[in-house]
Amino acid sequence: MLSLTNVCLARRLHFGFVETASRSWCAHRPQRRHAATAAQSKPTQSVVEEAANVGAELARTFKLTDADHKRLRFQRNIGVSAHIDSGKTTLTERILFYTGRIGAIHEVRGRDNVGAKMDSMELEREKGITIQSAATFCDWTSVSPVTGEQEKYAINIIDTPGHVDFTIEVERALRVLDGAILVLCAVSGVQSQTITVDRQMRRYNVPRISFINKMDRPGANPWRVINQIRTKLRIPAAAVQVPIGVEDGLKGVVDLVRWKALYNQGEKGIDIVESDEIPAEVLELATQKRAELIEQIAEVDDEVGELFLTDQEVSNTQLAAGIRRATVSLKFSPVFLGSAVKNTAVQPMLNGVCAYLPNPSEAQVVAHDTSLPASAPPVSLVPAGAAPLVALAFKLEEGRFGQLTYMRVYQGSMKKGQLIYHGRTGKRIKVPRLVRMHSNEMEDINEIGPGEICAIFGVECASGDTFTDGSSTFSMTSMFVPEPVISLSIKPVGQETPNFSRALNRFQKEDPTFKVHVDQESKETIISGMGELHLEVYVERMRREYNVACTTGRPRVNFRETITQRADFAYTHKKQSGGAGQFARVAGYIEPMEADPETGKDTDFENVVMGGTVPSNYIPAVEKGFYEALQKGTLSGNQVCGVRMVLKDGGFHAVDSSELAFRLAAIGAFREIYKSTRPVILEPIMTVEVVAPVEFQSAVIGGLNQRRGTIVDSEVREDEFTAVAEVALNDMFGYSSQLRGATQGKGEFSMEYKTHLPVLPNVQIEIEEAYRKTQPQSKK
Ligand SMILES: Nc1nc2c(ncn2[C@@H]2O[C@H](COP(=O)(O)OP(=O)(O)OP(=O)(O)O)[C@@H](O)[C@H]2O)c(=O)[nH]1
Repeated sequence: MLSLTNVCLARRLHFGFVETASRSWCAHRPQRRHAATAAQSKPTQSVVEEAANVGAELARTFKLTDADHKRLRFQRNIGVSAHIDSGKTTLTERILFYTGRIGAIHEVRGRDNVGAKMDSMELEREKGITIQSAATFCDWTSVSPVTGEQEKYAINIIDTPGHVDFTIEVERALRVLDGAILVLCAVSGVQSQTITVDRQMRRYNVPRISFINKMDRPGANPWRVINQIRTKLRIPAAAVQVPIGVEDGLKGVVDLVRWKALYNQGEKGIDIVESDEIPAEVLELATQKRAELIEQIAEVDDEVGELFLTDQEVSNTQLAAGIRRATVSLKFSPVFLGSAVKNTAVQPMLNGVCAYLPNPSEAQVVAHDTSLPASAPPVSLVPAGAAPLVALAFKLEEGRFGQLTYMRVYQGSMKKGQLIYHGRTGKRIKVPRLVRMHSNEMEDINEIGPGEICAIFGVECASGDTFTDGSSTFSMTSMFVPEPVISLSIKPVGQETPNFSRALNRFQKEDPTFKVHVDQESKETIISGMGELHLEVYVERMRREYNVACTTGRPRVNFRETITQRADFAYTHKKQSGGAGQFARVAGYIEPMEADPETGKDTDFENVVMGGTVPSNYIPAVEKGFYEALQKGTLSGNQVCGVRMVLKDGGFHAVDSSELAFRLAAIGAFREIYKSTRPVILEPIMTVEVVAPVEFQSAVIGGLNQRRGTIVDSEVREDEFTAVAEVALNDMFGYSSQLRGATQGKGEFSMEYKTHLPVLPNVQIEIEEAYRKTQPQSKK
């Protein structure tokens, strides 16, 4: 597991800007795509220096003005992430209500049938789950724990789905956020999906505060949850509040930093009443927990550490400043408590967002200069309003008024009517309409500055694309996109209409974890995604939004293939009889490759040809052939992963060589030596977490064992237990009805992709045989 203190300098985004002769940020041209080469990890000294110069010049030219500082200081971009059903949407609904964004609170699956504001999709409201992350903007006047003054903040909140099938939405949100609220249930504590979102937050270095929700539930135990945060998530954490009253009697919290008792009063707890008097029944606990908080901060913050070691009093303002420094530098997570549904202690948590989470200028954002070799280290961007515009399209949505593109501006400003450039294609676009999103409603604005999030209309792009003002070009990489694990065939009922492919195209553009292809053998359209629910939601959206009812085949697991050892190749592709000839020779090796922990990329092509034995204009064709060969492994016809091809040598013919010949040579070389790499078939392994009443424990464990699951963790609480197991996805079909039967409908489970592992040898033989039978030569 990554250490939180090991904060890598490179922050979440990688851009690049094209260097012009004078570095005047003025040449507009499409981005140069870096070839994926292994050389990326080995920059030369001069490349390192060049990148450093670019960064230094950018910082020198565009200094933050007082106006920049003022705006950034009171800006927060935060996400709300958690395990499914922890209360993220309920919490966000309160935040919107208290910040005056909505006039009334509607519950998720509430009796009024309105549904929560952030669950704007009809399906979300019906199912009571969040499918798409929604962005919303609100203002909040917070009391600073450092100065005691009131300060007005502008906050962008992204409510993200908890269900693992929609994990890409969480990735997308974290990539553009500066801080997050990690919501935990006071009874269930750290759950499997909490660990997943924690991993995602680490991947993008997002500081977080924790909110232990559901403090009103019987069995709520925040201290056990804090312990789990420390041990299971390995983040130094301590409460910054203690609860006043327990379970049903929860009345408010003691703010351990400002040393005040806080109570919610008025309708829906709208007013926060502060008192200097700490109730007698919690005074001892509060004193002890404040001491614990200071001790924890002293371990991760030098200034508080110094006071602590020299036995000096740590003042409230020193403590607040220490918590802020430790949180922003990812060394600590302050823990807030409350109950969203009972409208208790949500506002103090919101004050914590303003007090302890970073503003956009504190998040280090880096860029790759694409005019330098791909190995060049990234360069820090400057969040100055006057700097050249850099904006990232992080989410697309087909709205009532056409395509809506969510953007985060990192540098410079964007105005309505301004011309912006699409980094990848170089296309020029006029910003027709600029809006701030409030779930599915919007507010027109004329300009947005660095650190802000907005949405624009009428822009053709894919999610992850970069936009500039034309004075520089940028390229973004490395959003972690997991490979789909499950597929099913889909067919419209009756005649196929253009809406069928229109819908599939749009869904693919919006969601990189949703893929569509036509199976060459069966000619069926196959959709692939992250789970049954993920695909079910798209099938349902086809019907509702595109009026295309579909039938689907049985869900199938996405197997993959990989190699286990290196093999050398030397292959000649030759066709010289009749017509134009073809000649290409390639030599080198293929070897196993581990996935990049940041991007998930696990295939690579490296060119180390010396002396032009393969002319440079044919290298991209060899690379293309290699990636084409990976599409279909010869064992089972599934995608091959975890492979690097290194091209060392080759040969060409002045007349007969062509791109086609080199592409076919790469495919031929790969197929010829594939068997000597001892390839294996991999299957997706899932982490399955089951929560059920204790009396069903043995039935649940028995059921998981029956499915060849390995129990990796279990915990028994007062009346319920949690079991965590690793089970092959192929063995999980029909589990929900089995669990329902075994627990009288009282058990719940969540499942998320963990890894791909080799199938058992006998299963491999079966899959290989079945595949061989479908191949043309074996049919003869
Ligand atoms: N007892 C109690 N229940 C709560 C609290 N907050 C939320 N809930 C309930 O927990 C359930 C899930 O709440 P949601 O807000 O939909 O949770 P979520 O995390 O947004 O769910 P997904 O988006 O589907 O992951 C709902 O039935 C809520 O009413 C709380 O503070 N106390």
